Amino acid sequence: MMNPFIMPRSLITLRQSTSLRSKTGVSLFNVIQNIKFPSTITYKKPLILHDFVRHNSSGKWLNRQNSDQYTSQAKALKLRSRAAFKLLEIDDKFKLFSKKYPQNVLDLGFAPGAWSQVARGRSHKDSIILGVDILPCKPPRGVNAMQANILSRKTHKLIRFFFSRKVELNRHDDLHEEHGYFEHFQEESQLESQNNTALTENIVQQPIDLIMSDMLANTSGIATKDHYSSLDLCDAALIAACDLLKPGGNFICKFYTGKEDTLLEKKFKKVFHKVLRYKPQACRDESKETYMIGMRKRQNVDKVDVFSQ
Ligand SMILES: C[S@@+](CC[C@H](N)C(=O)[O-])C[C@H]1O[C@@H](n2cnc3c(N)ncnc32)[C@H](O)[C@@H]1O
Repeated sequence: MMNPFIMPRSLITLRQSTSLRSKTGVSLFNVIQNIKFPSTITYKKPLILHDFVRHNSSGKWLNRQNSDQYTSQAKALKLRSRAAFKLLEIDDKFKLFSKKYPQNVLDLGFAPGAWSQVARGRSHKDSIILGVDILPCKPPRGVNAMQANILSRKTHKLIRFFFSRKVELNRHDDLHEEHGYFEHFQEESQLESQNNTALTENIVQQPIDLIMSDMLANTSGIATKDHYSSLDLCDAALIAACDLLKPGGNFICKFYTGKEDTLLEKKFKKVFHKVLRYKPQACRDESKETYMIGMRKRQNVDKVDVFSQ
């Protein structure tokens, strides 16, 4: 009989860039060039004890041990947090990354950066990954980052501009320091409306292949409150999906379960052909977090319709 505590060795490839050049060296964006991917890391999947936990009186202790194993494996592999294993599981199941062609990936709530590391390692070497977080965080190698609030409309515009490669977002860092980076963005918008013929024609309207949102507001411990603040973040991420995701693109979105789950699912169904809920084993059993996966974005999504009940 197979020993339940010995998992077969599972291999993933994590590739690390060895060359990174930030155009300004300032924290807002790191523009990565000449990325090389030489190394392969093999890791042993953490032991999965969940089945055992359910039938054992010392379940809590075992569950904690289980969590610790994810944490220590993450440390050993230089992954920035145990959250990496959640995305690895999600990708094992839904195959969202591809090594065959470059993808544009948006990682919402990317700090401290474990999901971005996984995205970098599991996608094509020419994939572009942008992490957005309200907190300042130096992105992992091969990943671009923006410190911004996803609940702001301007952040959505800035993300579009980043991917459309219309502007070099980093070049006015003095301006950024003095006035905030949106000044720069407004300047570009004005310029665009003045010359809106050639300029706007080239804007990529829906440039992103995959949006991942692992965003989480500070939890209060009050289940209903946490549920609703989580849904606000989901809505903001879903708006980004409506606006920026290519038809056929995919979406991973964390949410705290509660009584409005069905409403969230309904919205997802208006945007995606296939919608599934999935709770990776790496999530703590006691946690209310789970993930909604939207597969294959529909053509011509009507945002107003998505958000009207
Ligand atoms: C659970 S952590 C994400 C972990 C990350 N996926 C990783 O693998 O390292 C949730 C993140 O969401 C970010 N967040 C919360 N509210 C946000 C908002 N309004 N805009 C952008 N990021 C937000 C938090 O700052 C936090 O870093």
